[in-house]
This record gives sequence, C-alpha cells and structure tokens, in this order.
Amino acid sequence: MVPPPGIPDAVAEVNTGGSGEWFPAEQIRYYTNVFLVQDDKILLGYKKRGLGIHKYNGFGGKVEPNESTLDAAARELQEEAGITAPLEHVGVLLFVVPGDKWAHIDIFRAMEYSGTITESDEMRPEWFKTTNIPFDDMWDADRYWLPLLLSERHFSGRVDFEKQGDSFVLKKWWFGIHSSSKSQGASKST
Ligand SMILES: Nc1[nH]c(=O)nc2c1ncn2[C@H]1C[C@H](O)[C@@H](COP(=O)(O)OP(=O)(O)OP(=O)(O)O)O1
Repeated sequence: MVPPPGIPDAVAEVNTGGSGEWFPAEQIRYYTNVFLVQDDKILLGYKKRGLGIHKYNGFGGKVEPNESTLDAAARELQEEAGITAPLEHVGVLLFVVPGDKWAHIDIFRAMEYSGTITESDEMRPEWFKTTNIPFDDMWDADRYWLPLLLSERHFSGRVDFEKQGDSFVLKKWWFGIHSSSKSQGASKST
C-alpha cells in the first residue's frame, strides 16, 4: 500500500491497519519525544497531567518558536526527567485527530545520559525491561513503532485517532522503515 498523505514515498511499509479514508489535512504543530534505551532497559515517564495523563511515554513536548527540534528535545528531556543525553533522530510520527492541528512528533533515541533521573511535575520516570514494555498503558499505536526504535530502524508513521469523550480511539495507522534501514551509529560488532 502507498504511504498515506504526510509520509514520504520512499518509506517501505511494515505495518498498517484500520479502515476508511485518512482524515483530511490540517495545520501542523511540532513536538518531540525522547526514549532512553540502555542494554535491555528503556526509560519511560508516567504522565501526571495534561493530554495522555496516566499513560507511559517518552519525554517530550512542543517545539517553541525559534527553537530547533533537537534543542526542544534536549530541553524537554531536562525539564521532564532531569537529564541530558546525546540524541539520535530515529523517526517521525504524525498524530492526526479530525479538526485539530496535526502533531508532527520527531522521535529521538538516547543510549547514554548525564545527570540524575528526577521526577518532575509532569512525568514520573520508570525503567522497564524492553521485553516488558507497558503497551496497554501507552498510546494505542506505540506497540507498532517502539519495536522499530529498539531494533535501531529509522521509521515514519501516521496514526489517526478519533476523540470520543475524554478518550482517543485509534482508527487507522501506518508505519514504515526508511531504506537506509539501520539508524546512524548503530553498527555494533558483536
Ligand atoms: N507516544 C505517543 N504516541 C502517539 O500515538 N501520540 C503521541 C505520543 N506522544 C505524544 N503524542 C501526541 C499526543 C499529543 O497530541 C501530542 C503531544 O503530546 P505530548 O504529551 O508530547 O505534549 P504536551 O501536550 O505534554 O506538550 P508540552 O506541554 O509542551 O509538554 O502528541
């Protein structure tokens, strides 16, 4: 199947589903999301307030005007988890809800960090085994792309959600990997 609107043509599909038409385009708002992965563990944050409250997620948020995406990702990681880290851009996730601006989320992976992991007003950090990620307590489509991040793929994806009361219902999704496949700096000689 061809990639949906908003996803580059060169991305090869790995997982898609749902039904109906893709929701129409709106304006775009830019966000970041950072996942720290070390050995067989991943650091997630339990969100204490705002959109996605009570879900586990990476650390991130809105890119401010006049701020680069990378600077925004580093700032949010510091604000929400108290640490700094070398960040590698590994993916883009388009989050689409009819009638709202599209969220373009740049996803980063870190393999090391400096500082002390610290709970913030927004997030309570918690380590999980990569074999035991709490997908049932995360945004519904994360189970389809987080394994791509863990296997060091570059990916792009789109998720269309419908708002029903206070909850978001996943209607359609598409994820693909870039032909360069493994992300930079990922070659390990084992
Ligand atoms: N892991 C994830 N999976 C997903 O499918 N959508 C996600 C996601 N993380 C964030 N989103 C969506 C939800 C929301 O529309 C948007 C931004 O959510 P965030 O929780 O990152 O930002 P915040 O609204 O908390 O921003 P700040 O107030 O700047 O921290 O991206």
